[in-house]
Amino acid sequence: VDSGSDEACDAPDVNEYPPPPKSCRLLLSPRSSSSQDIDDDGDRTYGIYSAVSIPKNHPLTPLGGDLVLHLIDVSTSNEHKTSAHVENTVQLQKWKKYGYIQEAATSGHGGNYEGLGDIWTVLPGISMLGASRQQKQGRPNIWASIPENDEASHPRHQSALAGSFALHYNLTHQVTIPGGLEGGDEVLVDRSGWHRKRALMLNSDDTAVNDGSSNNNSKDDTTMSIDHLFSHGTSLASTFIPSGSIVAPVPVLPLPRDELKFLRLKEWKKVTSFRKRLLKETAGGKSDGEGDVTEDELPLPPDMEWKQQLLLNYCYGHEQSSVLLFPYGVFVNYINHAPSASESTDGPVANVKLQWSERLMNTTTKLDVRSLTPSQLWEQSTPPEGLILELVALKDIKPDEEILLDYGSIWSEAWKEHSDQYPESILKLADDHTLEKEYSPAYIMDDVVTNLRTVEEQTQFPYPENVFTACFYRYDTEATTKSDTVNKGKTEATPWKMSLGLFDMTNLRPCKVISREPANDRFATPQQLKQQGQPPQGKMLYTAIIQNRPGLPANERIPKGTKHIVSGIPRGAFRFVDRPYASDIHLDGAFRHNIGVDEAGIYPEVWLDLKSE
Ligand SMILES: C[S@@+](CC[C@H](N)C(=O)[O-])C[C@H]1O[C@@H](n2cnc3c(N)ncnc32)[C@H](O)[C@@H]1O
Repeated sequence: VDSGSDEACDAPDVNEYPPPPKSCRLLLSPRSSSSQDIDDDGDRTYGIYSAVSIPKNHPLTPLGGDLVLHLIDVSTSNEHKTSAHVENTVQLQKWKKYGYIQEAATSGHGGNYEGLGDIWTVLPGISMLGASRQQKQGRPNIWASIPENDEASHPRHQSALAGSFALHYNLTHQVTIPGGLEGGDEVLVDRSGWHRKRALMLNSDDTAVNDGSSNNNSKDDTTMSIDHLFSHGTSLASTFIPSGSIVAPVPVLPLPRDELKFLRLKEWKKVTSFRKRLLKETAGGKSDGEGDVTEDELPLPPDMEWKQQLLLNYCYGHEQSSVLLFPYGVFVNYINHAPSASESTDGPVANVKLQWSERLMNTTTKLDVRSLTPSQLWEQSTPPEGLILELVALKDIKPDEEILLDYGSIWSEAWKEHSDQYPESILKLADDHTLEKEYSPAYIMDDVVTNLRTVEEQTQFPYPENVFTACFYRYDTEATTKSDTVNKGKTEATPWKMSLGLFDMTNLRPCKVISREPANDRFATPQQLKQQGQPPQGKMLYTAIIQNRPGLPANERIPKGTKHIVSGIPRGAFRFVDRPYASDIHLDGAFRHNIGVDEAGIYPEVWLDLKSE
């Protein structure tokens, strides 16, 4: 990532792999082997290093943050699902085990209401690339904000693009370490929830929380000399980019195409019973078990089709291969398609191409997984980290010029077919998403509804069906015994309190607003309110029944049968949330297609397992 200076980088020769331009802010570089045991959920061979000093509270990437993708109803246990489905997420589970993806319910980046099953969050860029440092060894030195959420001016009624791109984006990371990062320091991400745990501890009476400034936070094993970084690393983007130079490294994780096929939790239940019935019928009369089919070999019920996770649209793929490659370099997932300059076009043309980064791949002694067949790839015990592509400029790219990649002819045809069919393609919606029904995204409701309606008012003036109200609130079983909580039988009442870390998405719970009161004495003058430190007239406070959200730890769960009422909640602590399966990414007609790299010549022959002879 560039420091923001307009200084032109020297035009390098791609084959000689010159060092990155000195204006670079962040570099991706092989880590020293001594620092590779930091991350106990899987070490990282490569790390992100700061090339400059970045003060505390400053963003790592001043131009913005990365996007956030959610995997919907990922099956991980037999609790509600078939064993076949479990087998189908083996690689994704490996990604999760090694800290490449996180559970939405606990990661604090939202998305946990997108489905009714397990939702996993994919955070490409800094969050996936960086090594993580666990609390016992020190502290992470960055912290991620809550991402922004909108449909990028492509509402479902108007655009063929609706539902085909991430609705959450701009997840930015800020430096949290006292004194800031110095040039050569490694960026250590917070995969263990260190910052969240700390906020919780500060919120309780425990004031003796070590802020990390004096604990075992030695930088020795993670800091590298700037000279070493510039000779071994690759910058994570640039401003003026001369033709032939490396625009950005693109680490990729391989994934079998099948793992992005999914069904909603409810649909899975139907499939399970349908398949069980089929299995009984086909097994009838057989005694030796030979030739028996397993459940996952059986078809879906006739009226059902596989859905594809949105992640597919962000993966590189080849029509003749079951291997998908998910790029997780900083900002690379934002790169849009444009045709190659050779195709006659009036519009913008592709200005970058993909190639393997022999420079970074050669620095590790690890097995080059490009020589493995897809099934050998999936047998690896860890997700292969050392696969790194790079984007190379096909022409001089000026500051502010959009970086564009040719997604290939197969993608272009698929997109043309989809957009030509629009709006029929989008109109082919699930029953609960028909356009006749009113749909208003949650983030718009948050913008336009100043005063929330009570449950009673909603019977007359309901909100659109796609949303519900939620509130940032921390419930602790202990809190119910505290003096400010009125406990009448099974009804508890307590005032709302602001606390450090409260606005973390993990604290967002469904709630029902039961009353609304002016925050102030309506006869007080503005001066009196100012003197008393009260909010201006017109502000409302709410009383609401707080509910549990799925996935809460036992100590945060309101016991069954207990009505937990909270008063004095400001409007700012409420959010409208899209109901499960309501946001655009769930539209049945939304475009799904991997980025085609068929013509880029990067897939080794051994991966082309779907090639017809
Ligand atoms: C890797 S993403 C690109 C980033 C995406 N625009 C975003 O903001 O998240 C690929 C998706 O972007 C959209 N896209 C990119 N280039 C496009 C183009 N030239 N025409 C139409 N859609 C495009 C499609 O939805 C595609 O599935």
